[in-house]
Amino acid sequence: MSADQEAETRAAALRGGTHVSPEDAAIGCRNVTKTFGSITAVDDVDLGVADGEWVSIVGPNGAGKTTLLNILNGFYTPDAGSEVFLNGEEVSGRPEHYRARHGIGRTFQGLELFESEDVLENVMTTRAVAERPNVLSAMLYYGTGRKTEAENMRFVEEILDYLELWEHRHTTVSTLPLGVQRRVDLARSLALEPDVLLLDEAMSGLTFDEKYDMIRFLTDLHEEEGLTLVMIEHDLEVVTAVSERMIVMQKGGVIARGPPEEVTNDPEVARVYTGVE
Ligand SMILES: Nc1ncnc2c1ncn2[C@@H]1O[C@H](COP(=O)(O)OP(=O)(O)OP(=O)(O)O)[C@@H](O)[C@H]1O
Repeated sequence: MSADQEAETRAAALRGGTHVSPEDAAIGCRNVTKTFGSITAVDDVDLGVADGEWVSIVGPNGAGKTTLLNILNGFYTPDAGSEVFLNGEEVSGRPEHYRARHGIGRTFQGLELFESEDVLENVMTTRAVAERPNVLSAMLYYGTGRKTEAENMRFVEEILDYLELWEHRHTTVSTLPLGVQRRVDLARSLALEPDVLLLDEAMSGLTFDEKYDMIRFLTDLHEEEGLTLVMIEHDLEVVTAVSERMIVMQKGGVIARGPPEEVTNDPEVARVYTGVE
């Protein structure tokens, strides 16, 4: 095969389908489309993330990355004909709290924390959702001192220790630096003992040291706990360093997928990024 033919074969592979079928994936979707009025935010996307994999989703602003995560975790209902799978189960018709209790954890770009509460209360409230499927009843439940509260407390304390948040446990969240707040968000996502973590720009706005810490915690969770990670991230250096596979979105669709070194060297991907970031 000539060098040109080899390059063509490689380029075609990057534009192929999922490497695991969505039905067999830890998290996956098939033919997912989401329209908001006249805007097609996600356009016929297939995704398959294998158990224990670390996958990054990249793409310019407005490419549909966050919308796709919101569909995977059940926050948005996609258009008819779209299918979402979690550990082999079709969960398209299942609500967000069902998916949260069956293995999906999620962090938020905009940090949806209870800012006037302390770190421990924030994580305990999420933990209580395991028994009570909505946030309000979970908050009430947390206050009633039932038997399971001691067990939940022990579990939450372990998470805080793991993420080096122990010293901040009684600190009001709004007074903490962004890097620590993002770690509290991560702690909350771990409170329901997920198999799959969806991370929406978990390193956005962080200093170099804070980013380094976040990468260290995510790497430990991935390698030691075997968590499957799906991460939206703009920093291509971080993406290439940590993820096993990478997906590039543009205008709602997937334009390339594969190992990060191959995807980032692809001329079509380079073109999408030129002048965008
Ligand atoms: N709730 C909504 N209502 C209407 N339009 C929306 C909504 N959410 C997203 N969109 C639109 O869908 C498109 C995709 O947005 P989305 O936030 O998913 O992109 P993104 O790739 O995550 O961008 P960014 O990197 O800026 O976060 C955009 O045109 C956006 O304006």
